Amino acid sequence: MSRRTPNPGARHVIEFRGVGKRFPDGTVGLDSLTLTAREGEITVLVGPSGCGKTTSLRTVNRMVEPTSGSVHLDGRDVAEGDPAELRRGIGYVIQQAGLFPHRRVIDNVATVPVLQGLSRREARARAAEVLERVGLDATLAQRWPAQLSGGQQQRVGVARALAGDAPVLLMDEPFSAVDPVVRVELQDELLRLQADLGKTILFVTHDIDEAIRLGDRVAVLRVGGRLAQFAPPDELLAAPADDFVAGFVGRDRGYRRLGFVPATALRLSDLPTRVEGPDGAGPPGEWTVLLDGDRPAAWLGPDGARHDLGSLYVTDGGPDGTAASDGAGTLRGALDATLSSPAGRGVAVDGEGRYRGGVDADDVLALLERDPAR
Ligand SMILES: Nc1ncnc2c1ncn2[C@@H]1O[C@H](COP(=O)(O)OP(=O)(O)OP(=O)(O)O)[C@@H](O)[C@H]1O
Repeated sequence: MSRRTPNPGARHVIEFRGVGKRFPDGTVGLDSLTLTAREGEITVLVGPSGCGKTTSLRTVNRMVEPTSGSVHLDGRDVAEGDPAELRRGIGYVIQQAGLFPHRRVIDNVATVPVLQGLSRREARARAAEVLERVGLDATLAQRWPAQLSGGQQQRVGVARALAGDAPVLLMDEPFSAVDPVVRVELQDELLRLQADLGKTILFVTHDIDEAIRLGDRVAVLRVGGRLAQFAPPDELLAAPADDFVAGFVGRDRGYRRLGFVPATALRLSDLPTRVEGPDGAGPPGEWTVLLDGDRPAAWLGPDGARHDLGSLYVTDGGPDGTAASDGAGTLRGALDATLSSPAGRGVAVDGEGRYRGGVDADDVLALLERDPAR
């Protein structure tokens, strides 16, 4: 996955300063949480059920008031001022979208612009723009929320949070109610939007894969509302602070971390290729890439039978500079291409899907040997 360049000098937009929350029944939801979310970054809060993720998020928009410490937004203590005004300046997306069931999609999205003082007409125009931005067809705008799929509802939820044009977004398990395929689509969409919009996002999930995929920085919390580690995802995978974090990030963390190791030194090899067409040529005798124009279409086995390409190694990002796919330009992508190919050699393409060359397992292994984090 190609990632945005971290900006160590970025402003601290959201700051938790020793935030604690003890509920009236004595339950400790948060125990002295200190962390910062930087401008233009996705900061993820992850951890097991009940560790205080939602509680921390809600202290930012004052749906929960801390019992100790303070939360600062743009340097101001959120406890000062009017909570309703505070919330209008913060986009908020929750699980199962939380749409108003009796408002059409367009009016759900227009809610905050109307509260911000736009006329209904202007607010609807703004809503239509944002719906398009999150990839929803204009024909869906007049539907009721119940007439949408779960994935579409989540997109509307994201659109509604973006419509107010707030620089800060709070997202609480926004994609957890949809199936895994749609979930990855929504994650991709968020990364694409974020590359464009550069919001400051605080994102809650219990799914470590989602955290690693989306987060510029990831805070792992443990039950009792205590921070176990706060680090960029590659650091979390390479050097978990303790056994709890190591257990939480999972047993295959070494492999997953390869998704953050650039394969810039990887040499692409030449593969035998043949252009698809009725040229009547016989079996090639060795594994050959069949090209459709300048794009790989299939492997031709030594006996001439067609085989699936396996996963392609994408050498760099997509045309808009965002991640073209998981593993683009990384050792994980290169290794996966070699392991999933029927030919034992992977096929490399550029961000536009054009054939670039082959990936040999030996070359990938040689780079793995040199990986400093091993
Ligand atoms: N209003 C409340 N009164 C008492 N305890 C509460 C209240 N709200 C949350 N808690 C408790 O605070 C702790 C943290 O809850 P929180 O919802 O923040 O966890 P979470 O990490 O978001 O969990 P999940 O992943 O299950 O949503 C839990 O033990 C929870 O039971």
